[in-house]
Amino acid sequence: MLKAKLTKKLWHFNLDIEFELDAGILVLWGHSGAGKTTLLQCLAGLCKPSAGSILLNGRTLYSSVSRVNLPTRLRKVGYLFQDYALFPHLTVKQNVMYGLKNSRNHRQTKGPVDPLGLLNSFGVGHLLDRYPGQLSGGEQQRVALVRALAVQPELLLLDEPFSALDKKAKLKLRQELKALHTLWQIPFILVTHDEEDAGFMGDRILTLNQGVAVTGAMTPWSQHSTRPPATAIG
Ligand SMILES: Nc1ncnc2c1ncn2[C@@H]1O[C@H](COP(=O)(O)OP(=O)(O)OP(=O)(O)O)[C@@H](O)[C@H]1O
Repeated sequence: MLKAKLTKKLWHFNLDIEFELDAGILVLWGHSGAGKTTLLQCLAGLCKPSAGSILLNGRTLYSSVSRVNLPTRLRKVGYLFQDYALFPHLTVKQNVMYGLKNSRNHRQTKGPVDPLGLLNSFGVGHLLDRYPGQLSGGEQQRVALVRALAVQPELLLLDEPFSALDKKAKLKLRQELKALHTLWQIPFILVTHDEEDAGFMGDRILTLNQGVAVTGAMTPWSQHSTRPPATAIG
């Protein structure tokens, strides 16, 4: 369970949001500049909110009152970026192991996650010694996903993960992420501008408009009378 209540003040922009999320897939929707990436970055510890609190399964990741601000590597939050964000000078294996080395989780537990097994199950186990520049976009995104999963995240953030992929690679990754969600049962937050991706992936939707959640409560996707309005697409 994720509980977030936070504000983030930037130059001409204020994010002000409160929401709870169980183990479903939440689609984060809104115009370009609405604050979607800012919200994900606050959850992941890549930027610090101005005030508020973030709790993940009862652990405080951030609290302005008790002055807690866990670094990213201790948060157990996986982040999949639009542009993969792999280290170009490291091999596939080194990219995945880099995330693990930085994770406290790796030192503390011997969990069921085997990164090499994960690479195999996502069809990229044979690419261990290749560099990101020697991989297709779909392969790079799979490696980035394995890197995010290797630390056994309790929350997975997906920031437009399909937008750099061709249609075939996107459909395959979409299916795999759905299957992964069923298996792992952790909350996912998906940022997308694509109605079809949102409809396929999402259980619930949260629409941001200029930093504020305009829908109020989150609504199961199936209960939406209409698809998100075209004007909401950035
Ligand atoms: N470092 C920063 N300093 C000041 N303003 C920023 C900074 N980063 C983002 N912003 C502003 O915050 C607002 C929200 O940006 P954000 O990237 O979160 O939007 P978004 O909804 O993810 O947009 P997109 O769909 O285009 O990726 C924008 O107005 C942006 O210009």
